[in-house]
Amino acid sequence: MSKTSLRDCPAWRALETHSRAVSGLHLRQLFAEDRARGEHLAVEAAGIYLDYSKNRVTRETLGLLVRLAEASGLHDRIEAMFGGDRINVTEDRAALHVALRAPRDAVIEHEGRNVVPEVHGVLDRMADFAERLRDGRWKGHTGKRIRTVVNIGIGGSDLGPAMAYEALSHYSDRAIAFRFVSNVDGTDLAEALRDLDPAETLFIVSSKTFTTQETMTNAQSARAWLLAGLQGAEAAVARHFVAVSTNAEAVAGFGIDRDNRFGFWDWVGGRYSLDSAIGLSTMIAIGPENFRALLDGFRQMDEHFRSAPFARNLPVLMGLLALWYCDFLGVQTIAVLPYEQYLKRFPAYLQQLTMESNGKHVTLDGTTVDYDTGPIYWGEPGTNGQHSFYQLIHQGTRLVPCDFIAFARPLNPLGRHHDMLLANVFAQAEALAFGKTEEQVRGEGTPDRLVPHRVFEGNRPSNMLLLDELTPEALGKLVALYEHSVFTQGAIWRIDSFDQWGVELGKVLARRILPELDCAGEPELGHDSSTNALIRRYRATRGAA
Ligand SMILES: O=P(O)(O)OC[C@H]1O[C@H](O)[C@H](O)[C@@H](O)[C@@H]1O
Repeated sequence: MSKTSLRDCPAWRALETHSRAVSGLHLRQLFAEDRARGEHLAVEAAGIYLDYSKNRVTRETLGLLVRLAEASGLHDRIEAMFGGDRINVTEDRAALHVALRAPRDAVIEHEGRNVVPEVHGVLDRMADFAERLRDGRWKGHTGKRIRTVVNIGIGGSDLGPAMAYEALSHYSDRAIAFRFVSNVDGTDLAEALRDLDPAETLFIVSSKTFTTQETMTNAQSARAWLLAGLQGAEAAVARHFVAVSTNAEAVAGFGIDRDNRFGFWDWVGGRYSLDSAIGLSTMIAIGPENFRALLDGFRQMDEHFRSAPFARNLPVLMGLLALWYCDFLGVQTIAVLPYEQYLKRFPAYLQQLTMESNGKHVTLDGTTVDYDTGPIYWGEPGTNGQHSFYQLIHQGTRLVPCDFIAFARPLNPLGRHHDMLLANVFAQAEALAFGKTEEQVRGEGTPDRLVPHRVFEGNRPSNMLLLDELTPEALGKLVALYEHSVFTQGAIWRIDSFDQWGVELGKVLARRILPELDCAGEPELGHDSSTNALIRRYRATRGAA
C-alpha cells in the first residue's frame, strides 16, 4: 500500500477540482440536458434495479470515481477478500464471509484448506435441527413441543437475526414464535419471558466469542428462569439451550451439550455473520430451503461484485457515491428508507454494518487520515418517515442523500395500498431532486409572506433500489449489496473495515466500575470527578429505595 496520502492521489485531486466545478449544478439542469438521464444512469444486476440518476453527478464525476477505485487497487482488494487473505490486518484474520454462501461444490481456501465442506457441514446440521424443531420431533424436557425460540445475543449476534426474522416473517409458518433479547437491561429479558412456559421455550445463545458480558448475563438469567420453572432439573438445559459460537470450550463450560453447538469461524466478523450459524433462528423460522435461497441471493451479489466492471457494479457504484458525498460534498449522513414494512429493522442492522466497519480514523498502517470516512447511516421505513423527519431532508440546511428501497409486488396485497406506497416513494425521490421553485409557488397564488417557506430548492440526491418482491433471495442480495458497498468505501479509504477496537474501552471501564457500585468506600481515585459523583449518587439513590 502506498505511503502517500489518498488526497495526493491524482484521481482524488481530480475529483476535488471537479467537485468545485459541479458544485453549482442542479439536478433540474442535469435532467434537462440529458432527456434520458433516468435510463442512462440506471443499472440492473442480480435482480436489483438501481436508479442512481438523481445523484449530483455527471458522467465525468462517475468516470473519475471509477478511476479512483481503480487507482486505489479495489480489484486487488476484492480478490484478496475472496482469496482468504488476512485483510483484517489488526486482528490478523481473513474476512471470508463470502465462503458462507458458496455452493457445495465451490472451493474457497483459507490457510491452504478448502472451507466450503465445513460450511456445508454446519448448514446441514442446522437444517436437521431446524426441521426437528419445526415438525415437533425435538421435544422439551417434559416432552412438550417447543413453541417459542428466544435468541440471546448482541451486536452482530442479534441485529442480523432480528432483522432477518422480521424481514422474512412472511415466509415463516408461525408455528413457533421468536423473541430476541440483547440488552443487559433486565427489562429486555423479563419482558421477553413474561408470558412464556419454560417447558415450551428454547434458547439460542448466539455469541461468536461466548464471553460478551450482556449475552452471558442474559444467558445465565435465562438458565436460572428455566431451572426455576422446571423444578431445578439440570438435565433440562440440554433440551432447552443450544449455542452458536466459535468458542467450543466456553459453550461446554456453560453446560450446553457439544451436540447442541453450531460453530463458525474466526474469519466471520460479527456484523457479517447473519448467513453463518448465527442465522439459526432465521432458518428455524423460514425453513432450510428458504434459508438456502437467502444464501443464494448473497452468492449472486458476490459474483456480480467480483466480476462486473466497476461502472456497472451495484455495490461499487453505491460505495463510490457514498464516498463522493462524504469526501467531496461534505455530507455527514445517509438515510436508508425502505418502503417495505417487513424491512423495519433493516436500517438498525445497517448501522452496525456500516458504522462499525468504516467508523475508523487511521489507515491500515496506522496513519491518521486527512479525509472523512464512514458516513452515519440511519433511517426508518417509509411512509412513516415522511410524516416525521423528511421535513429536514426536503428543506433543512443539511444535505442528506437517501437510499430508497422498494418492491414492485406486495407480499400482502390489500386494495390500493401498494400503489399508494410506491406512488409515495417515487414522489419523494422526485420532490427531493426537483423541488418547487419560487415561481411555481407564486403561480399557485401563495401569499408573499409564505412563499419562502413553501419553496423546495431541490437538488437533494437519492438512489432508488427497486426489486420485484421481498423474497429470502432478495434479502440476501440486498444485504450483500451493502456489505460490498461498505467494503468498497473502506478499501478506498485504506482502513480496516473488519475490526472494531472502538468498542473496547467502554467495556473495560464498565468492568472496572461494576465492583465499585457495590463497595461502600470512595470510588477509585483513577476516575474523574464527574464519574465519581455519578457513582456516589447512584449508590445513594439505589440504597435509599
Ligand atoms: O458475538 P459476540 O462475540 O457476543 O459479539 C457481539 C458483538 O459485540 C462486540 O463488542 C462487537 O462490537 C460486535 O461486532 C459483536 O457483534
